[in-house]
Amino acid sequence: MNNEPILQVNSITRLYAAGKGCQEVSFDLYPGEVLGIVGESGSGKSTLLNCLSARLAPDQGDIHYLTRAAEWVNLYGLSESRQRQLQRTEWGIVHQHPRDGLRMGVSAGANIGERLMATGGRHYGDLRDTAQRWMNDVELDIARIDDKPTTYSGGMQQRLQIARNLVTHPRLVFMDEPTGGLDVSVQARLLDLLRQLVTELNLAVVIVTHDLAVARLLAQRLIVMRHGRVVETGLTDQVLDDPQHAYTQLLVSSVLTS
Ligand SMILES: Nc1ncnc2c1ncn2[C@@H]1O[C@H](COP(=O)(O)OP(=O)(O)OP(=O)(O)O)[C@@H](O)[C@H]1O
Repeated sequence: MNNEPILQVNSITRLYAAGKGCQEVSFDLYPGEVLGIVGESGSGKSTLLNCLSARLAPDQGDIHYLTRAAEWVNLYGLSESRQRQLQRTEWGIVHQHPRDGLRMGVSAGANIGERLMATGGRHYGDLRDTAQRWMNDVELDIARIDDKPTTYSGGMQQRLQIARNLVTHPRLVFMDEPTGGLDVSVQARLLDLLRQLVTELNLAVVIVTHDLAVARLLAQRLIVMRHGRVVETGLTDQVLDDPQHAYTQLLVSSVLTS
């Protein structure tokens, strides 16, 4: 792992009401590291993720990001257009529901090619070749490149959303319950694929999940949230095998007994 972080999060707070949102969250994320944010429903995971990915301005605190050009930027000191540019080029955002991350009205190939165009790709043949390669990588049938995502199954849509995000070789990927709405067998294959891609591309990832099995499989480090606050943080195996905080113990034991 690299010595310099890619993301520095300092005391981020965004509250909708007392205990609702996220409060005073701080951590560093390193290149190639997968950080899991876990906690029960309503603990503030998505609020935090939205703040990290420049989609929701925090009330307090700041976030610094190291760009591809090796320049530290203060995320909420940037213009909205620069934030959007980072989202389109240097980052990926994988939503729980593929329809939130795909353009359902255009073909699968266009969904992938469009992201490449945002980073300067222009040649139609190249865009199509790359789209095909990525469909292949995420195990989608390239014969369906001209079909719209509406004709795909939920698992296929999620694979397409992943291809759309990764085609630009992002440095940092935010994932919100990426296997959430899928059947267990589809989930398992998708998790395998994600694990493989994260390693191959040396991605830094922040992944929100309420599923500790998903966290165990993908994340090296965990942040456990409750009522908007971080109650425990540490290496995934340590946190899940030897939880220190009573809430984490409950979270882990409720999985074991369910
Ligand atoms: N736009 C909003 N307006 C008011 N309250 C909100 C808003 N968004 C979230 N909240 C509240 O903030 C709290 C944290 O929500 P958040 O979605 O971040 O939790 P979560 O841990 O991601 O939950 P889930 O796993 O169910 O998505 C919840 O009590 C939620 O009802």
